[in-house]
Amino acid sequence: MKPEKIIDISMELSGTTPEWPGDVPFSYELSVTKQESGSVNVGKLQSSTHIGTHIDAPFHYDDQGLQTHELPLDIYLCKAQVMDVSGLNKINLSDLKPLEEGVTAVLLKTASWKNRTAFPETWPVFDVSIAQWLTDNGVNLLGVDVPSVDPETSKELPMHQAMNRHQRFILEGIVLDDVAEGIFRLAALPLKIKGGDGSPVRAVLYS
Ligand SMILES: N[C@@H](CC(=O)c1ccccc1NC=O)C(=O)O
Ligand SMILES: [Zn+2]
Ligand SMILES: [Zn+2]
Repeated sequence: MKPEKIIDISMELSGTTPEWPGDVPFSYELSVTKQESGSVNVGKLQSSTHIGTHIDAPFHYDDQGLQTHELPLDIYLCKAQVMDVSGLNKINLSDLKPLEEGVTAVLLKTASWKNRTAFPETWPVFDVSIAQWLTDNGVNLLGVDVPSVDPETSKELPMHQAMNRHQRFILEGIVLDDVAEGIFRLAALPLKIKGGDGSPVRAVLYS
């Protein structure tokens, strides 16, 4: 069946995509050109797994956690609800919207990362009680439009750890600037990286 409409909520990956400070930037170049090989261009990638629009495997914050190749795919192919929580420094439980039937991913639109060519100096804090709420409501996946569900300088990673305790999954760096609140199908499948701690994804909303 052909989707009626597809909304791309992914960041573009290039040498100017801002990496986490100190982390390995994204790079793509041809290792062989068509000129050289006589037949094909062949590309070569190097990147942090936590670049642009990406998922965290629990192994990112838990040595015993699931690795990228082990992630259940139904988590990332599901019914999603976009909630507008823009204009807040902290997102509390009371800022969330009533959940619609059958939703298993909540995508929070903070609209705080305007310039995607630079790593943001700051972004809103997500209260850890959200992890419990997701669990109580049968929501498996939390998506955010910022680089991380915890602040840049956090070492304890309270929100990542709360999500892990509740066996909830994390999608980061989505682009929701042009998306209104509503219900969509979501596809954001990770690459099957053996032993991985995460993966960039092509995230789309469709109906
Ligand atoms: N938690 C962030 C990434 C992160 O914290 C990070 C990424 C690369 C290098 C260092 C990092 N954090 C820590 O000191 C994320 O999930 O994308
Ligand atoms: Zn990440
Ligand atoms: Zn993360």
